Amino acid sequence: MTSTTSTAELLDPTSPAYKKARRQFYKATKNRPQNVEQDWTPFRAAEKRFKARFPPPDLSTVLDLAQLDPSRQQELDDGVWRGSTHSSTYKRLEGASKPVYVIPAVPGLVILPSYLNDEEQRELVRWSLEKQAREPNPTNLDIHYHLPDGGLWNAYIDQKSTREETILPKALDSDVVEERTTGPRQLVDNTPISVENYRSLSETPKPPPAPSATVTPSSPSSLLYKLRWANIGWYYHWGTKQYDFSHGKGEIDQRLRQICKSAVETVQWNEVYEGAEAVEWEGSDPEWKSWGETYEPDAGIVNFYQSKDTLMAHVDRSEVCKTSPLVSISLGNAAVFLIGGDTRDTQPVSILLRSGDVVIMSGACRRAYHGVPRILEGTLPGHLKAGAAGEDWAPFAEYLETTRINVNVRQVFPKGFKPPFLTS
Ligand SMILES: O=C(O)CCC(=O)C(=O)O
Ligand SMILES: [Fe+2]
Repeated sequence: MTSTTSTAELLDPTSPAYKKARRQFYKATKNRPQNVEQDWTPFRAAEKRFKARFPPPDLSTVLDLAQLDPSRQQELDDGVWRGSTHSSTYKRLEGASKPVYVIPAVPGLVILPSYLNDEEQRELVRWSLEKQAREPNPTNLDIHYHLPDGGLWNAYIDQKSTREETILPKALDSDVVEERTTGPRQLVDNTPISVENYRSLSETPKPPPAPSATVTPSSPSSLLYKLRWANIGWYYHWGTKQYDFSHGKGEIDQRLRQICKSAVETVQWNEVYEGAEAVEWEGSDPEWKSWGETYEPDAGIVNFYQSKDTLMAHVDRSEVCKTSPLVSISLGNAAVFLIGGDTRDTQPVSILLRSGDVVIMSGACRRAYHGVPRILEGTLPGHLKAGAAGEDWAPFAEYLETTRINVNVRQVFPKGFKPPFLTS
């Protein structure tokens, strides 16, 4: 799709853009073996359906809770893509001060639509780009490039009206290089961590990732669109999909901590869990009863998605706390989020996540398969567009036109826990 093709055209079977996508689809699939689809797990089949450029996916099975909120009407109208509120069974919790929903088919999953207001969304977008995608946080780019000291975003802004300085690949001055690009996150099968094995897992070798030999010198403005993730808190080693505790504990920003803690406190956990039998809680008192005091975020990823990026089905099982809340904040363009069960054989529920929505994965669904098969282009809400805030917002708005940001915050260790092998 070119940037001049609107989403509306793409969804209209009489438009030239639709006909072109159809021609391309027939050409690309003409030699595809018959019956491949029969081998797909229900999760894989759903991913394929939503990823497809043609036919454009039908979102009528995707739960779109924004439709229950009259104040989001404009956002829905502007964005064209729409889900529905009839597909999955959801329940609104009664006691909360803000709208909070659960989906009984996925025990432990909680959705807080529009949890962040317009200004808070802009604040977190700025925070992600200016303060998180830079040292000391590891990013997908600094494996391969000598990123500027002040971070990629700040270099981009500083050099916008001047000549951009070239950012050099690390492979130029390293002997150890690897054939890997800045593409999507790699799938690695990792051992689920637990209180019993975290110590031995923490001793497995975690060699630093090798810079790719194939990347070329680039400008800040082009690298920006190749940014995929930045890690916060405990250092995450992507090669083994385990935390590398030897790096020590990175601080979690106080404002982010406050947002996540207050989201967890907003939820009436008794309404979520009372009577639910999906989790076998250890000990006599279920853990959720004390999340108000014990929930403490200590790690996370800021994900940056461009319109054609996807995140394949995976389970986040590197955290020792395997039931405590994972708080996931959506910003920018909307996306289809899938979440199923223990294996890819469970039919996933599909949910349309829009800017400002918060999802909490807790209890049994904390280790459920989930993924993001589709970024919904053209869904940037008005309050994130240029002109919605002061002049300095314009470059953020421009970047966001094709971007979705997800701030994915986890708790690795119980509150106050200090790994015994850490000396500092
Ligand atoms: O982007 C999202 O909504 C989910 C991201 C995610 O699952 C992850 O970072 O592990
Ligand atoms: Fe995840």
